Amino acid sequence: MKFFIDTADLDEIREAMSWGVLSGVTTNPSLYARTGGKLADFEAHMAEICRVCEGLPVSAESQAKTTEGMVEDARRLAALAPNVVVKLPICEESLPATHQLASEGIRVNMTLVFSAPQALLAARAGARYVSPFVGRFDDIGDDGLAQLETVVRAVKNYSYGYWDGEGGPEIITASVRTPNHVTQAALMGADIATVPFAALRKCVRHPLTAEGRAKFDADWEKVSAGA
Ligand SMILES: O=P(O)(O)OC[C@H]1O[C@](O)(CO)[C@@H](O)[C@@H]1O
Repeated sequence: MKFFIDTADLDEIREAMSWGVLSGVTTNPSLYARTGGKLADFEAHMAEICRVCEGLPVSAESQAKTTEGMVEDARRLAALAPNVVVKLPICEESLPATHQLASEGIRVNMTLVFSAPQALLAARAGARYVSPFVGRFDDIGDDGLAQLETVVRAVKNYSYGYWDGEGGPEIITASVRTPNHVTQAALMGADIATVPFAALRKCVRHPLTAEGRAKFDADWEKVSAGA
């Protein structure tokens, strides 16, 4: 499984990049809003993320509401850097946009996916990435991981002909909240988990690791004292 970081915060991205584990970045309008960024600076901010993560896919979301607007936005965003992936929400307008963009070699990450039929349609339209959400199902008392499993199993049953050479369409496990979401997504064979920085740090840490380190440190102190 590959790890993407789910944030628009450049400090978080730089730190996670320094760990050497990242394969990409996803952002969305809420994550950009959280940085305090202004509309006028949005494209420059995305270009900067692309520069920091050179060569890794960086998803930047379009807020256009029509097919034509989405295609226009996507072409403009894709021109910012070669590693831009355009994020579009699954809807009637985004399917033809995705189909058109795939024919131009522009990669789409189809977001706000909550069902297998949505995911299958996204893949069929030519999405390079399909992003089923997990945590938001849990938030409403549903089982996000069970929902993810239906998407993974359904999508992986077929090939779609657009991004085969790159191993696409890849499934990005989105709306990840916990290390267990990552574990279960990996066991299901989801290609990618996009993880917020705080959850990524939780994936690094474990109470038994902390306890083990403290014990080793204490024993090493004794060894050093006797030296
Ligand atoms: O439920 P959350 O934590 O807001 O996550 C929303 C998800 O939406 C996305 O935009 C999906 O692509 C990701 O950035 C994020 O994983």
